[in-house]
Amino acid sequence: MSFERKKILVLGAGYAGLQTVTKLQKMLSHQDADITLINKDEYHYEATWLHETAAGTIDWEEGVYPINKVIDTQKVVFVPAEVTAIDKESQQVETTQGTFDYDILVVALGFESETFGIEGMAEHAHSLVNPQTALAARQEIERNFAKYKQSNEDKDISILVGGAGFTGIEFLGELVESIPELCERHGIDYNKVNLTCVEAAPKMLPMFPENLVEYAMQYLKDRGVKFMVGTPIVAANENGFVVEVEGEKQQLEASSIVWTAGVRGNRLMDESFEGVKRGRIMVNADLRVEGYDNIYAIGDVAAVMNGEESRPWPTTAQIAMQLAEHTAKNIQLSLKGDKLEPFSYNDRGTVCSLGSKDGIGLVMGRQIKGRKAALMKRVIDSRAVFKIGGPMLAVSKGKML
Ligand SMILES: Cc1cc2nc3c(=O)[nH]c(=O)nc-3n(C[C@H](O)[C@H](O)[C@H](O)COP(=O)(O)OP(=O)(O)OC[C@H]3O[C@@H](n4cnc5c(N)ncnc54)[C@H](O)[C@@H]3O)c2cc1C
Repeated sequence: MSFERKKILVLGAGYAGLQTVTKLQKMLSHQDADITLINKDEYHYEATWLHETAAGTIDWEEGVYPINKVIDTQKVVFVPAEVTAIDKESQQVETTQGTFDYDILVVALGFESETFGIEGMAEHAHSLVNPQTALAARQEIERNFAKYKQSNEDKDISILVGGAGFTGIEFLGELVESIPELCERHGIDYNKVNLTCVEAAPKMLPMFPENLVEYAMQYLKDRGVKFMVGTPIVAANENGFVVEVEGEKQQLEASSIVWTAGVRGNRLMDESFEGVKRGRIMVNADLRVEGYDNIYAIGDVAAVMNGEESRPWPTTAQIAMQLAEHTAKNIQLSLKGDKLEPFSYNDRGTVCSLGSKDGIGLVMGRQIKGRKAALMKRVIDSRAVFKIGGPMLAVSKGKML
C-alpha cells in the first residue's frame, strides 16, 4: 500500500477498541500508519462476564488479560491512560499521560451505569460495569455472610437485584449457584437467604419469547428467587430499595443492593460531541460521526441504525466486535483512497445464562434452553476471546476446557 503515513488513535480497549486494533495490526504494515491505543487499565476485561465476578463464580483475574498480550508492539503503541477530553477541531485527545494528535480517531469508550436519576441509587447500590464494581459487590455479599454468622441474628440475609433484564437475570443465575456454597462455608441455612428481583416493567427479558422467559423465571423461582415485577424502584438508601406498590411507597430491606437495570454510553461522549443521547452518538452507515470524516464511533458509545426497524440496534458485545472489524476495513479503504462500505449487522442471536449449567437462547432463529444453552454460552464467550487474542489466548482464557 502506498500513501502518506497516518496517525490512527483508538480510545478504549473493550470489545470494540481492542478488536479494531488487532484487526488493523494484521491489515496494515508499520509503514502504513502509526497506531496508538489508549485505555484506562493495562488489561482488557470481558464485560460480558462481570456478573460472574460479582456473584463469585469466577475470580476477577479469570475475566481479564493484559492488553500487551494481544497487540503487536512493533506496530501498535499502547498507552495506559484515562482519556479526559476529545478536541475535534485541533484533532487532539487529552489524557492523564499527555496529549495525542490523530489523523483518524476511533472512539470506543464503552458503557457506564445509568440510574435514571433514581434518588440514592448511584451512592448506595452496586453496579456491574467494570471488574472493580463487580468485585466490590461480591466482597460486600461475602462480608455480610461472614458477619451474619458471627452476629447470631435471626434476621434473613437479603440481596435485592434491581432489574430483570439480561444482566439482572444472568447475575441471579450465578447467585443461585454461588450462594449455596457460601452458606455451606459459613454454616448458614440457605432458607435464611432472601434473593429478590425488582422490575418496573410488567415483563422480564423482553428480547425472548414468552415460553423461554417462563423457563428462566421458573428456574430461578425453584432456587428461591422472588420476583416483584411491575414494581418501580423510586429510591435507594443504606437499608435497601424504596419501591412503589399501588401508589404507596414501601421500604425493602436488604444487606446488599445491586442495580443492573440501566447502562448508557460513556459520559465523555456528551462532553465531546453534539447530538449525543445517554452517551451514544448516531453514526453514518460507514460508522463515522456526522460532519467528521476522520472520526469513527463504535461499540456502546454508538447508535447504529437497524434500517428495517428505524431504530438503533441494542448495544452488545456481539455488535461491538462486528463494528470493530468493519471499522478496521473502512480505515484500510480510506487509507487507499477507496470508497468506504456501509455496515451491515449479522445478528447471530442471544444466549442468557442461568449459572454455568443452564440458560435460554435464540440462536440463528432457533430456541434453545438448559444445558445446550449453557454450552452455547461457553462457545460464545470463548469465541470472543479467540477473535481478539487467537488460539493460545482462547486456550488459556476461554471456557471450553
Ligand atoms: C454483566 C453483563 C453481561 C453482558 N452480557 C452480554 C452478552 O451475553 N452478549 C453481548 O453481546 N453483550 C453482553 N453485554 C454487553 C456488552 O458487555 C457490551 O455491549 C460491550 O462490553 C461493549 O463493548 P465496548 O468495547 O463498546 O465497551 P466496553 O466493554 O465498556 O469497553 C470500553 C473500554 O474503554 C475503557 N475506558 C472507558 N472510559 C475510558 C477513559 N475515559 N479513558 C480510557 N479508557 C476508558 C474501559 O476501561 C474499557 O476497557 C453484557 C454486559 C454486562 C454488564
